[in-house]
Amino acid sequence: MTMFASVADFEAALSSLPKADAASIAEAAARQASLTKPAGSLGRLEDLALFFAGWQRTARPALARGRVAIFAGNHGVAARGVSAFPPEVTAQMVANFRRGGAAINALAAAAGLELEIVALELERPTADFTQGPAMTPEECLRALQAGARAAAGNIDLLVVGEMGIANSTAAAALSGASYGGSAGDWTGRGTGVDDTTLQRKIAVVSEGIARHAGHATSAFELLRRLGGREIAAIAGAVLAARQRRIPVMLDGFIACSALAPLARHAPDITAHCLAGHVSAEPGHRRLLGALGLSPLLDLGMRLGEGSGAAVAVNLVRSALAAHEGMATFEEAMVATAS
Ligand SMILES: Cc1cc2ncn([C@H]3O[C@H](COP(=O)(O)O)[C@@H](O)[C@H]3O)c2cc1C
Ligand SMILES: O=C(O)c1cccnc1
Repeated sequence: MTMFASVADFEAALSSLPKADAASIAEAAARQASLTKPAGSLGRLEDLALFFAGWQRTARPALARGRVAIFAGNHGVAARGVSAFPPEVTAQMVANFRRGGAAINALAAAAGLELEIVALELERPTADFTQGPAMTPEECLRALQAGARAAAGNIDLLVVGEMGIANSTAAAALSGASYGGSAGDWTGRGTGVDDTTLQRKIAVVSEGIARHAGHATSAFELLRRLGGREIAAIAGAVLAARQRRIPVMLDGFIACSALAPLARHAPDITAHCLAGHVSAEPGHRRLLGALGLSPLLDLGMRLGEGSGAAVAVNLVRSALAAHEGMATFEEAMVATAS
């Protein structure tokens, strides 16, 4: 069955979000309380173990199979000169991902993750959103469906990444249209644009938000008007993963921007999501705040591709290893707190 065959399908999925299993969380918390350490001493590693317990519905969660899905799309707004790089780089980087030469290839391997590369109609950039909607409803649905397909299969964790020259412009517009604030609040240097280009980029983001204000009332309309194919695919992947209770590790500003329109209407969409890191793109910290997510890492990364999220998966592995492998006070014959 195709997920997101229609807009109504997408909206139905967004309005019926499965919850984590409270009984498994309680059971996992009881196990943590019995392990040979002062209560709470593993800090957020303990939270991570409970998070996985709730979504896997077991007190002893495991990460046997994790996948990075990296979505690539091209953007009409690139023609406005908002990136430091030309749009051909999107397809060139997809070829690099396939050959194994990109940062995400190395980082996914280091974190023990499989990598799926999904190139979305690269030869047909979206429309420039300052002129009209970036995508037709059909184009946006196709991207959502591609995202859902990448979340299929027997996986324990989905890491979402993106590649698309000029997509930090789309991410800023989508975030601003979803949460308000000025274009300058959401717009950063992306691949490293100079001061003149940054000013132009802010103007373009502002134009885009103004162009669609009043029309972009639903999550779907926001996504299709201001997003891009790879961004819509991430939204589809995250929503499809939720229906199957698969946890998601989010990456940087662009990956997280896919959730802005969804969370605006259904704030609980982030409940199965972890924020792998906070990127150096200034809008990301603001967006994580709006999404109610606290990043696991703050490494000054600003690459995308799922790179920061892949690094954070190593923390999940540590969290689950401690939760699974430690002895209890009773097993180890260690005295408990008095
Ligand atoms: C070689 C290269 C590899 C990348 N990998 C991710 N991005 C990142 O940069 C782009 C967003 O920045 P902007 O909006 O300024 O174009 C996206 O493709 C993002 O994934 C890359 C960018 C480049 C140049
Ligand atoms: O936050 C990110 O993921 C990011 C920032 C700049 C460029 N590409 C990605």
